[in-house]
Amino acid sequence: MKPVYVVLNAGSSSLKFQVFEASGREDPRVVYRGLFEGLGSAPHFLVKDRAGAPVAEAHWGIDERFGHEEALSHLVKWTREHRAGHALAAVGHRVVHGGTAYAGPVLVNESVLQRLEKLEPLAPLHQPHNLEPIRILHRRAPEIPQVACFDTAFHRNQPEIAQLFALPREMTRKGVVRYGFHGLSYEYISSVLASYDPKLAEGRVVVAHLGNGASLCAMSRGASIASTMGFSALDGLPMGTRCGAVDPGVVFYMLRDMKLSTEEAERILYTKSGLLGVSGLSNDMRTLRQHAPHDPDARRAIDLFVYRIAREVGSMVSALGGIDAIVFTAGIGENDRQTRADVLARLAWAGFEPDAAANDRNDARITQERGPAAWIIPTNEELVIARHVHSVVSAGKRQLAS
Ligand SMILES: Nc1ncnc2c1ncn2[C@@H]1O[C@H](COP(=O)(O)OP(=O)(O)O)[C@@H](O)[C@H]1O
Ligand SMILES: CC(=O)OP(=O)(O)O
Ligand SMILES: [Mg+2]
Repeated sequence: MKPVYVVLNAGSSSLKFQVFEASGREDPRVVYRGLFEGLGSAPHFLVKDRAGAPVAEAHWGIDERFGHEEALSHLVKWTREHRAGHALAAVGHRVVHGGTAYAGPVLVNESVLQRLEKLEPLAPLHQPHNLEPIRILHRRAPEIPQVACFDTAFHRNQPEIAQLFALPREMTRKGVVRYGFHGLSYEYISSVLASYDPKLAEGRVVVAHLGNGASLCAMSRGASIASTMGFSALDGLPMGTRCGAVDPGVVFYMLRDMKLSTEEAERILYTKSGLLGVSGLSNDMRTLRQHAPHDPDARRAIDLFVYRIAREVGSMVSALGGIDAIVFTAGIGENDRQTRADVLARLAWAGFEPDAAANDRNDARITQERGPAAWIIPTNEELVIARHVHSVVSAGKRQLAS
């Protein structure tokens, strides 16, 4: 029986997973990779083997009740049917918020779980879905090591000033600071920069993680020095259903003048805003692209998304003191040519000279030789998690042996 790691990555609209063979000193080797996407709207399940050949697929049509919980049950059933020759050695989880306590991966136990549960209100679209499978497995099979890997960890070494809000010191001391998210994705990108161009790993790079959640990270020599996301996963860019940065005065207006409850206001900012809120149609860029030619609201939602990305890139460039490259990643960044083209057009001031044909072909490099470069780099949060699982589990074994 070959030992395998299962990695779970619950996003706001998706549940991604990969099964890895735990192999000695090399990177864990993928066996299956799959995802549920469109959770809460039109779910779709797809699994591929390591060669990229589809091995399972299912559609559910429009079903708002099919969410993360249903996806997890379906996945458990599927893995039971496909575990021949494999022994589960450990499970790795993406956990969006690690708060001030966790700046690196951690082996989960009861007290870790309790600490992480306290952070649920700071990431209501993610943290509960991240913790639920951990809790279930911890109850049913406590002997299986589980490793939590945090979206916030990669940003914890940012300069202090980048993490500060201009709030009273007592609040800062209580942990009301800018954490930043999508750190597992940024960590992956950082780990492969040199393989695209050695200069990237040494340079000033803005990474644009544009998925259903979206943020930018300013990377200097591969380390995060600033990010658009803050205390919660609401800040920064507009997203599929989240508002991104709004004047906090809007929240008081919602509560005091519109007389919304805290829960109603939270629901609007997390689940009714962003691309969905502005278009009144969908959080999915594919749907908006189809409607944009004849639907001005769909057009406006996309235009605002692009405008905000370009403006925030300006802020990241300022934090970096210049820019050598921009990297596009995640669902929209990897797949939506027009978003990339429109963002780059707005960044002409920084010297970007797009290569339209390369962008249309989804090539890795999508700019001319001159000026700063733009790259498309597919992210792989699950591989970063598998690497962490491997090192945490191996360190545990070494400790037991000594
Ligand atoms: N082929 C595509 N063209 C344009 N946009 C796409 C495409 N595929 C996915 N997307 C966009 O990517 C989003 C999902 O991104 P992803 O990074 O997988 O999300 P999550 O934040 O749930 O992890 C979808 O909601 C959609 O807007
Ligand atoms: C933190 C976050 O927004 O994650 P996702 O993009 O997976 O929703
Ligand atoms: Mg994601």
